Parts: sequence; structure tokens; C-alpha cells
Amino acid sequence: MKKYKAFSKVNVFLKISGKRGNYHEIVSRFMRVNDLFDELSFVSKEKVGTNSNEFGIIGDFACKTEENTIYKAYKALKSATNSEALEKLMQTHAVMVEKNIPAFAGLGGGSSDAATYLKMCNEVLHLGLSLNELAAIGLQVGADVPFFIYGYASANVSGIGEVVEAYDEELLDFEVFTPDVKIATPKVYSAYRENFYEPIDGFATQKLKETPSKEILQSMSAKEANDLFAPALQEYKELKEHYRQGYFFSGSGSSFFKVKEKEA
Ligand SMILES: C[C@@](CO)(OP(=O)(O)O)[C@H](O)COP(=O)(O)OP(=O)(O)OC[C@H]1O[C@@H](n2ccc(N)nc2=O)[C@H](O)[C@@H]1O
Ligand SMILES: Nc1ncnc2c1ncn2[C@@H]1O[C@H](COP(=O)(O)OP(=O)(O)O)[C@@H](O)[C@H]1O
Repeated sequence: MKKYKAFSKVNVFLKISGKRGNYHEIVSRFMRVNDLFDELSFVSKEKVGTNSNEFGIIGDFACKTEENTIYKAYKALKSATNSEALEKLMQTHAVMVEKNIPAFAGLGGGSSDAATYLKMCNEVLHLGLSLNELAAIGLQVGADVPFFIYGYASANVSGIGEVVEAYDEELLDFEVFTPDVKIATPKVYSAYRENFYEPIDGFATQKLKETPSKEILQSMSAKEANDLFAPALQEYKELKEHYRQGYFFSGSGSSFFKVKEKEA
């Protein structure tokens, strides 16, 4: 059975440029973490001994199936395509997930699983959807999903996550650690809105979008690079104890990362 990789990401920088309803417009560099990924595959229910017709996800998850991003992606794909073949596939097969990306981590694990599931269905069922169409369906599941649909190693992401522009640069090798602090993304964004709101201007945005990730990580501090770090520290005081000098904060947390030192 073919296995599909669902990579994780870090936000090399994440700046807020404005508000859109309850959401925030961001300007962010997303970079794939090449050695941290989940693996997804379709397995026949017969083979794994389930005979239920219900949507099946096999894997180590803390949430209910209805809350799983993979299930949400299924619902969004079904309503976009009305595909009977999709319904049939999910009656006879379950999605097997080898979960390696920690949850509540700012590494986009749930979003990446959703994107990978959409791409798997598109391929297996020959749905013929373009990446743009898949990204629009994915956006209904989560703001980070479009980045994973396009599959770029590095990209400038803006809007609330729907504008994804490939950025051509060397892929960096990251060291990542995830403190056991369960961060809720909406809580961090609302703390930002209440106490730290200072949107970036067009000039600074353009400069950041043009600067290679390596330079950004050499020249900015963790707080400068990520507008969500200060509000996350305010809301989750214990984060401070986990912070190590020289590391950067990914997304709304709780993961920290830095470029791996080259071995001599
Ligand atoms: C912060 C980032 C950075 O990459 O990722 P994570 O740290 O979660 O991985 C993203 O902006 C998060 O993406 P994601 O976690 O997919 O967000 P969603 O599920 O779509 O939204 C959860 C909630 O976060 C807030 N939200 C999300 C995205 C955004 N641009 N502005 C927001 O204000 C909204 O309150 C929304 O209801
Ligand atoms: N496929 C999934 N993988 C991981 N977490 C998921 C998934 N589907 C839903 N969740 C739920 O999403 C939340 C964390 O999302 P996740 O994408 O792992 O973190 P983050 O957005 O911080 O990168 C948790 O509430 C988790 O239970």
C-alpha cells in the first residue's frame, strides 16, 4: 500500500499585517522540515478487521474522528465534488496514519495531514482537481492547509494562509524541540490583538519576503521574527522556562527551532 508523507513546517518569520474579521492577515515564510513527517495510507477495512461503514482513521490521536482534520478534509472534498467514488472509497477503506508530528506544536501537523489526504484522494480517485482547487477546499479546514497542498519546500505565505508563493532558496536543516505546553492558536491570536497589535507596513513586508531564511535567522531575534511569540509568552508563562537562547518560535507554538550546526 502506497504511503504518502505529510511533512511538518516551521515559520521562519511570522508578521501580522492586518485583521480580517476574527482572523489575522499574516506575512510569513513557511519552510518544510524534511525529517519530521507523518505517513498516511489507505488500508482496506477488511484487512484490518473492521466492518463498519463509518469513516475510519487508524492512528494515535487525542481528538475524536469528527474533530480530526482528515475527517474535515473528507467532508469539504465531498461537498465540493459530490463524488460517489469518494464515499465508496471511505466505506471500504480507512486512513492509516503513522503520527510523528507532535500536536499543538505550531508545526502544522493537522493541516499537513488534511492536505495530504486531499492529494491522496485526488490521485487515487482521478478527481482531476488542480492544486488551486485543492488549496481552496483545504482552506476550509485550516489556514495552514494551502501551503501543504502546493508542497513547496519554502514559500512566502500571506492573506490568512491562502496566498502561497514559492520562494527559491536552499532548504535548511532544522533542530526542533516541542515543550509539553498545549497552546491554543485562537488564544494566542486574541492576546496579540488585545495587547500587541502593531501591523507590519508594506515596505518592511517586501523586504522580508525577499530575504533568504538563513539571513533572517542570523539577523533577527525570536521576538522580532514572530509576532505571536510575545503573546504566547504572556498567555503561557511556563513557556519561558523552556526557551533556549538562539532558538526561534514556530507559528503559535509551542515548538522552538534553529538551524542545525554543521558537523565538523
Ligand atoms: C499560527 C499558524 C502559523 O502558521 O499556524 P500554527 O501555529 O497553528 O501551526 C496559522 O496562522 C494558524 O493556522 P491554523 O492552526 O491552521 O488555524 P485555523 O485552524 O484556520 O484557525 C484557528 C483560529 O486561529 C485564529 N487565526 C488563524 C489564522 C489566522 N491567519 N488568523 C487567526 O486569527 C482564528 O481565531 C481561528 O479561528
Ligand atoms: N490530523 C490531526 N493531527 C494532529 N492534530 C489534530 C489532527 N486533527 C485534529 N487535530 C487537533 O488539532 C489540534 C492541534 O493541531 P496541530 O495541527 O497538531 O497543531 P498546530 O496547529 O499547533 O500545528 C489539537 O486539538 C488536535 O487534537
